[in-house]
Amino acid sequence: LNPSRARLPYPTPPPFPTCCRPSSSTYAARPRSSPRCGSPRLLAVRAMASGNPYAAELAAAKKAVTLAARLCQAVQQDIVHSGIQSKADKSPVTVADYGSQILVSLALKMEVSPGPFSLVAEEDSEELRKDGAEEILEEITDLVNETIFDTGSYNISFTKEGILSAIDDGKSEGGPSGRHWVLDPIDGTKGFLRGDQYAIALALLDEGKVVLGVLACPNLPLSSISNPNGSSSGHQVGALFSATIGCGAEVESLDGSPPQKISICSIDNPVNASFFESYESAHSMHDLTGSIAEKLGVLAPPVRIDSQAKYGALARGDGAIYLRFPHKGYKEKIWDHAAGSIVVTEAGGIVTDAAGNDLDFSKGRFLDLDTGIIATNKRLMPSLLKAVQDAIKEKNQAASLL
Ligand SMILES: Nc1ncnc2c1ncn2[C@@H]1O[C@H](COP(=O)(O)O)[C@@H](O)[C@H]1OP(=O)(O)O
Ligand SMILES: [Mg+2]
Ligand SMILES: [Mg+2]
Ligand SMILES: [Mg+2]
Repeated sequence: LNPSRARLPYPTPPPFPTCCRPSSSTYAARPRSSPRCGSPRLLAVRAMASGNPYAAELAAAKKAVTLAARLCQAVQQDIVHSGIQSKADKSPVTVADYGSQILVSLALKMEVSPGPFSLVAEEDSEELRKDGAEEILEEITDLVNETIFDTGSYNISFTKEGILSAIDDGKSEGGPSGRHWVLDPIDGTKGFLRGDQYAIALALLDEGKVVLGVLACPNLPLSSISNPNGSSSGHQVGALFSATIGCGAEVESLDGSPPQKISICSIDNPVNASFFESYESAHSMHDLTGSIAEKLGVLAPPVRIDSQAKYGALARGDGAIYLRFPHKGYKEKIWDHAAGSIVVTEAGGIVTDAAGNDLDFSKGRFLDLDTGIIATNKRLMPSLLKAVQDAIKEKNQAASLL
């Protein structure tokens, strides 16, 4: 981080002993400003008025990812100086992944009515509790406190112990009963480090089903990326996608323009289709996706972008298909697809595994699926599924000959 960010430019309020929960008198203080959603009581009233049973949770989720996006944007600007930890699986994790997770957890706890709180999130505090991690822990603490202060979100400050404990709020196992928030604090960390696309992806599971999802994509243009010259919203960057079950999907700017309904493209001829896939060939088999596209008759080259921004772009019709085929042995996590998949399905699309089965988010932290995830509109899905199955069979036959 930029050294100027390492020290707080304001007097630090008294630390709270364990986690983010301050003493009861301070906790009673409401957010100083609440640009998106207002108090939980107001949210509940709005929820009843809108007929959306999850309206309060949706507003809280939008506020949470918008706050986290502010932190991520600040860190991405300073990225060359920021700390990068390597996790046990060798994937990168930055101060922003941790900071984002803490802010989302904080905002949800502050905005959603009291009751059981369960969060299934990607990061945990294990690496930060090791010897040698003191400096990065201090950086995260400063970064989180500074973002809370700068945005005027809450009258709260974290201690280092509070930071560790807040990260571990995300250790829930999820499952088929009750409500669970599902969070990827930075989806597409490699894109984030490159200065490219990433998303803060947050969903809510209720009785094992995804009922709500929000995707903050700070680097995604607000208008279509398939037609960069013909946009009405100019060059505005930063898109917030959202969807609630049965209520459709929307996009709005990250700085608060009114939401607009979105829908998936209606293309039925694959010749006119384009497809999204991972930028990283280590995340998805580009040879297999190329063969699927060829069998289907897609002419356009793949559009490679990082993160669940692909689901958002697909949902608003920037492209027609999303293909994801991780290498053998990779286990998909629920936080990599929960928010994105509801944005696509509520925009009128379908998301399945390679065998055509719906994704099942009720099995804990992982998805138990037949290799590969595909998404498209209802018209293209039957021919896409056939192309997928033919391409997989061909790849397996070729492998068995080796
Ligand atoms: N080896 C891997 N194979 C597939 N996906 C991976 C792998 N390592 C990390 N990921 C996750 O894939 C997603 C990014 O996919 P894409 O390449 O399509 O952007 C991210 O969720 C990323 O995790 P993370 O959230 O840590 O960035
Ligand atoms: Mg990661
Ligand atoms: Mg991810
Ligand atoms: Mg992540």
